[in-house]
Amino acid sequence: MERPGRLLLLSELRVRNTAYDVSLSRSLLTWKRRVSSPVYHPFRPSVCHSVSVSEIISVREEEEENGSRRREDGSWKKIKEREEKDYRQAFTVLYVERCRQHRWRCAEVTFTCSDAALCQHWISSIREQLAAITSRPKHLLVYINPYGGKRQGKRIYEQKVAPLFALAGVSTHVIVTEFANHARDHLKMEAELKKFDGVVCVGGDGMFSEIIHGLIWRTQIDNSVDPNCPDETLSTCSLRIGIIPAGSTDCICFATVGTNDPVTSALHIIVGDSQPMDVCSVHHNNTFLRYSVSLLGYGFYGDVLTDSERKRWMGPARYDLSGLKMFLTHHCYEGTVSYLPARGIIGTPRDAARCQSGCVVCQHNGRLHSERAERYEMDDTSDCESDGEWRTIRGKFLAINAASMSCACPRSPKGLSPAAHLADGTTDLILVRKCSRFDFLRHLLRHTSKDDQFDLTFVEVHRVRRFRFTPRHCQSDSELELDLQENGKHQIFSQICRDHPACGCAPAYSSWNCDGEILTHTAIDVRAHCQLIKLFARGIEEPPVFEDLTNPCAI
Ligand SMILES: CCCCCCCCCCCCC/C=C/[C@@H](O)[C@H](COP(=O)(O)O)NC(=O)CCCCCCCCCCCCCCC
Ligand SMILES: Nc1ncnc2c1ncn2[C@@H]1O[C@H](COP(=O)(O)OP(=O)(O)O)[C@@H](O)[C@H]1O
Ligand SMILES: [Ca+2]
Repeated sequence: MERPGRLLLLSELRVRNTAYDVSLSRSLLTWKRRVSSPVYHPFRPSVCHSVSVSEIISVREEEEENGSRRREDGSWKKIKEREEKDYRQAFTVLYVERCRQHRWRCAEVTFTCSDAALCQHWISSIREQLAAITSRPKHLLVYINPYGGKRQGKRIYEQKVAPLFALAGVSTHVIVTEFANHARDHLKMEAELKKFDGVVCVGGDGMFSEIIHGLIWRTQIDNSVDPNCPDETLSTCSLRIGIIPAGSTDCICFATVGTNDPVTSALHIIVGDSQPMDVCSVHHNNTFLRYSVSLLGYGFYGDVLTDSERKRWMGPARYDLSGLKMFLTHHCYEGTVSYLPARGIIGTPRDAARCQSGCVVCQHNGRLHSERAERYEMDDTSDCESDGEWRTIRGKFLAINAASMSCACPRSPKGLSPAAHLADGTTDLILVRKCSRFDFLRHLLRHTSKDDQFDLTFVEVHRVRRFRFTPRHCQSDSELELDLQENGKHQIFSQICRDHPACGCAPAYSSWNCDGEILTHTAIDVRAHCQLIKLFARGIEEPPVFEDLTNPCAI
């Protein structure tokens, strides 16, 4: 918490008929109980509270009528005789309160004052401070997918989110989608983006994917950037995106906020948080296919998604059933992965440290990335690939995954790549080679425990800027010839496997799961674009462990 700084106001006000010294600075609102007895009383509630001005949602003047004051729920409360004499004027401050597991709630405190002018002065001073926060959105464009997750999107928005936006004075234009890609196409072609300070997506990862496709595409066209060229430096999107979770996996919300809770997300939007995020572009033969921010998975996760689409009626449980089915099917896939390792950055996929709010790894690598981009622009003889060498791996894999962020979600609270960063310009390429069902289960189970899912002989992980994948059936004759020369024996075995599926690695074709959407091509070229979009989030906050010494109440 920030230091209080110069005080703008200091008055004696009352909270529930007890006298408090209340102060307001540019950064803090503090109320401290006036000490009548210096003796410590263990059963008395806390005597000093302080709230960061940046976390005040709004201030409300309390109405008074016939000796009664309106309560939050609209009912009227009789003002006590004692109170009535001097302390009839009141205002309520609504602010963010942190609860367990990264949840935020809207708390409130009502201050009563002895004179109307003082009360008005307090209200206008707090409102002035709030108005000075330029990062808060005033007008939002909201898209609701009524069919995401358990089909509760509309209800969640109307009951939990809209009332908070109204309290905070945020105006909205709400569109309930009528068909798949409605939101994407509206953003691409119709939406008057200049009118808004941000876009809100009510739904799951698939719906979020629609939003970023619309926004990124529109931004490139407006800036004359060709989205089909994989080597182009993409223009960053200026509008921030808020996610109100109402989907099946909701991993983008979970990994950027720390929880899947609509109220918490709404409050992060209201206070105007900003979290940059990497986006991977996916191309096939110089043709744009899709963008990805969470998981790009071929093999296991591709098959789980393909199978689960037929079970959409089951809701989020479809993934568990398809997961079990695909685990038992145990298909492996042959192909070639080549990648460009990320050089000069801080951090590796095996780090114990996690990407958190104000992450220094993201800040450092983000700076490095923009400095490099500037150098490349000045010297157009070099290209983005000249600072690293491509490495190639051929083999049989159960899964090939690229996680641009941790992909933490309720199913796996640490995610597919626990040390991945939201905004470092890289993606973690995870290769799970052919292994027994038992070993694959050990790997999967480690996503749900403290054990390291990469600490297994058949799993490797690389932090990369770019990678390509070609399934064996798409390899050219010369590549296949090279394979044969490199590993003749292996090829003979693979032929045997193909002829005898019972050996447990029947070759099959999988598809790519790209943030929950199935890609139409299997041979792909993927490139990470550093901090291309921004979310109304702040990354995961470290839970407070001990007393905050900078809190003025603690001094
Ligand atoms: C045995 C327990 C194993 C647990 C393994 C959990 C790993 C979970 C990693 C999840 C990464 C999620 C990445 C996000 C993907 C989403 O973009 C995307 C779309 O989300 P949306 O529907 O909200 O729009 N979601 C997905 O693709 C869903 C992936 C879910 C995979 C679940 C896999 C469950 C595996 C169960 C195996 C059971 C084996 C049991 C053997 C006795
Ligand atoms: N009105 C609609 N009707 C049908 N499908 C829609 C509609 N709006 C969005 N979609 C699509 O629904 C899919 C799933 O949405 P999502 O919100 O991610 O839910 P879930 O997490 O359950 O998959 C996405 O592919 C999205 O494009
Ligand atoms: Ca990243």
